[in-house]
Amino acid sequence: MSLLDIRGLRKAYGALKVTDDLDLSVEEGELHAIIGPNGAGKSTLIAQLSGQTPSDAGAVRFNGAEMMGKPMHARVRAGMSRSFQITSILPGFTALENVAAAVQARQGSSFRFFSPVAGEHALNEVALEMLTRVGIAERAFFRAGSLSHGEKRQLELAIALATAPKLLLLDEPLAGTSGQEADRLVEVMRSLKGEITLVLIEHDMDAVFSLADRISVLVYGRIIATGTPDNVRSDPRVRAAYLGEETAEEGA
Ligand SMILES: Nc1ncnc2c1ncn2[C@@H]1O[C@H](COP(=O)(O)OP(=O)(O)OP(=O)(O)O)[C@@H](O)[C@H]1O
Repeated sequence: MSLLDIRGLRKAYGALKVTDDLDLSVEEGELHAIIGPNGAGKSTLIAQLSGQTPSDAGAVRFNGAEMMGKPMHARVRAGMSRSFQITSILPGFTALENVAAAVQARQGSSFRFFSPVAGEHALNEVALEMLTRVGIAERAFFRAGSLSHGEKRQLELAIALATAPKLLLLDEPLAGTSGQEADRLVEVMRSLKGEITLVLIEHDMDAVFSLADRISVLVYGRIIATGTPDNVRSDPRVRAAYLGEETAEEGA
């Protein structure tokens, strides 16, 4: 059984069918990238999966449970987290405090057995571990607002990890990052592979093709192909609909 199984998912804005009878399966432990032209419906799909945008129809089975109609917090509690394109950082608080707040939101009641000081210490320890995972432990005591754009993205990732997700939905994590920052984020994503199931929407094709176990191609609200990076690169439907020019240039 797939960790995430989407059947017949739909969302329309007036006459515009943004996701249109969309089927997709994501296997446990894989990094599954979703690519497609601008306006294909990628961000809408992520918003539907996270519960931010209500769906018109379809079924979303996650870890054996139906998620359709469930609010965002219920999906997060079930192990489905979303990061990026959502401003979740409190700029006046330190990086550590930002992550500690997310850890507490998840485990709140388990810390009530500690004294206030010991509880805070335990929380900070877990939060520091998350910051270490994403490579910004040395920024723990910096105000989040003072971090670089790339570091903020790493912090957002640490906040998402603090909810202990089984599945992490990443919506354009590399958008607006510079070369070195992007490289660092790619390595963080690579380090999460196998441990957390990842659904990645990203325009940076080098990153997608180097990271993904499987890629699905979304065009006009439908998945037209799913396969390994090599399969997808050579799929004539994908070349025609989307990658045509890029792959033709590569071959030239
Ligand atoms: N709230 C909304 N109301 C009306 N139309 C919307 C809304 N949200 C998205 N759309 C439209 O749905 C279509 C798909 O948008 P979406 O942002 O999901 O595409 P995308 O594949 O993520 O695009 P991009 O790669 O440019 O980010 C677009 O035509 C967009 O204008």
